[in-house]
Parts: sequence; structure tokens; C-alpha cells
Amino acid sequence: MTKDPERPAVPEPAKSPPAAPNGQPRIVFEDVVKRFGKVSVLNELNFNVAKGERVTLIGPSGSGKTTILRLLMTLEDLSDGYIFVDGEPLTHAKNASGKRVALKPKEVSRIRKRIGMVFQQFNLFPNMSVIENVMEAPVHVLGLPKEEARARAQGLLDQVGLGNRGDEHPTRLSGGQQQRVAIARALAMEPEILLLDEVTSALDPELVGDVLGVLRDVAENTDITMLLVTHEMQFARDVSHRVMMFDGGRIVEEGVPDQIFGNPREERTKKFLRAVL
Ligand SMILES: Nc1ncnc2c1ncn2[C@@H]1O[C@H](COP(=O)(O)OP(=O)(O)OP(=O)(O)O)[C@@H](O)[C@H]1O
Repeated sequence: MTKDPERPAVPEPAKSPPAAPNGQPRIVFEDVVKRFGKVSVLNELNFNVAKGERVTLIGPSGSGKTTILRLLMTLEDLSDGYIFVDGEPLTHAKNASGKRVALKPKEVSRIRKRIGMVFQQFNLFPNMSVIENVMEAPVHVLGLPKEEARARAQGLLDQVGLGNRGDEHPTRLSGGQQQRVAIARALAMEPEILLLDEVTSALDPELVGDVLGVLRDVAENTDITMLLVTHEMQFARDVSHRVMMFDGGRIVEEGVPDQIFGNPREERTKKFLRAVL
């Protein structure tokens, strides 16, 4: 695989990921229902993710993986049920009489700020320089002074191997470099939760390794809770504490990566893995 010369060497992947953290959950999905029109995509889905845990969601196309991330990012409305972050409701709560009520936008945004997402398409602002892309949310959402935001952005660009490209426009960068900027941009908000949705799927194969290298660094050197949707099964195996296999909006099977990838129990998981591995 071609290495980007600007990208510093990344450490070798850990042989086996550390034991999954437990304790107070960072994320709780409680009886989550998502419908698009009359079609129910998630049906009373329940799961927890611990603080610092990295969970990969796998499953066939249409099984609801992206919808789960988009609900957490509040890009989709929750049809029913509750999502909690550190015990606090994200978009809906029960009022004193037990009725489900939507939270006010201000309350939603307070928690939502703690969540970052990187998409398949990098979605950088084409009219801003690379460093301005990374500074934008810290300045406008967190209210950080510009110089502080710039220093933070520069540090992150250094971290993703693009420290000397800050003044360029994103369109001059390769897809892999743009995706590394998008990762820096998500990290600039110092999220407690990072959602990664097929972040290498739009890249030429030779650019995938550098982006995964950056994410490996993040996984190994921070305690950010991560939810990943990826087709990079070796990467998922290396960095995840847990893998959840979805089909039809339900969890078919979950377990540590070695078990799911090496010794899946459910026929549906075996069939899916046969098709993708
Ligand atoms: N905005 C929308 N309107 C209508 N249906 C939608 C919408 N977004 C998603 N869906 C449907 O919801 C289901 C779950 O989609 P989702 O993207 O979450 O699946 P996925 O597991 O991430 O699939 P993929 O691996 O192909 O990205 C699919 O049947 C999809 O067609």
C-alpha cells in the first residue's frame, strides 16, 4: 500500500484490543424505534455502550447501521423510545407523569456537542482553507477565541499528518487527505463520542491505509467512545472491543471481535461474513 509521504509512521496495531471497559454506560438505546413513513427500520432496539468502548456495527446493507449513528447525531428524528448519553436524555425524556416528551433544541444541542461524526463523504467546506474547516466549529459552536481554535486545529492537522497543508483549499487534497481533515475537524470539538460511518468507502484503495492509520492512533491514544460502521473487517477486529451484527434493524449476535469474526454462532452472521471476507 502506498504511504503518503506526509503521514508520519503509525504504530503497529495492537495484537489484541484491551478488555472492554465497563461501568456507567456512555450511550444507552432504550426501546428505540425508527420509522421512515410506514416502514419500521429499528424496532425496539436496546443496547449500551460503555465509556471508552469501541463498538463496530456490521450487517447487510439496509440493516439500520447508519440510521443508528444518525439518530445519535440527531440527524434523524427518533420515532419512539429514548437515547441517553451519560445518563442524560438526548432528544426525548419522560416527564413527571411518565409521558414521552421532546426536549427543547437548546437542551438537545448541549449534549449533541459532545458527539462527533465522520461521514463517507468528507463534506468539507470548499470555500474555506483546510485549517478554517477545522477551526470552524470550535469558534462558532464552542465560542473558542480564534487564536486558541487555530492552535488546536494546527495541532490536530499535525496529528493527521497534514500540518503543512492548513492554508490550502480542501479541493487540492486527495480524498484520503480530505478525510483526514474531516477526522481532525471532528476531533477539534473534543468529542466524548466519535461516530464513523464507512469513512474509507469512498476512497481509492491506496488511500485507505493512511486514514485507518490515523483512526488507529485515535483509538489507541484517546479514550473516546467510538461507534464504527465499516467494511474494513481487519481494522474492526484490531480496534474494536465489541462487534454487533445487525439484520433487519435487530442485533443478531454480539461479542468480542475474535469470537464474531473467528467463531460466529449465528447462521446469519456466518453467511454475512462469508460474503464480505
Ligand atoms: N431518509 C430515508 N427515507 C426512507 N428510508 C430510509 C431513509 N434512510 C434510510 N432508510 C431505509 O432504512 C433502512 C436502513 O438504512 P441504513 O442506511 O441505516 O442501513 P445500513 O445498514 O447503514 O445500510 P448500508 O450498509 O447500505 O449503508 C434501509 O432500508 C433504508 O432504505
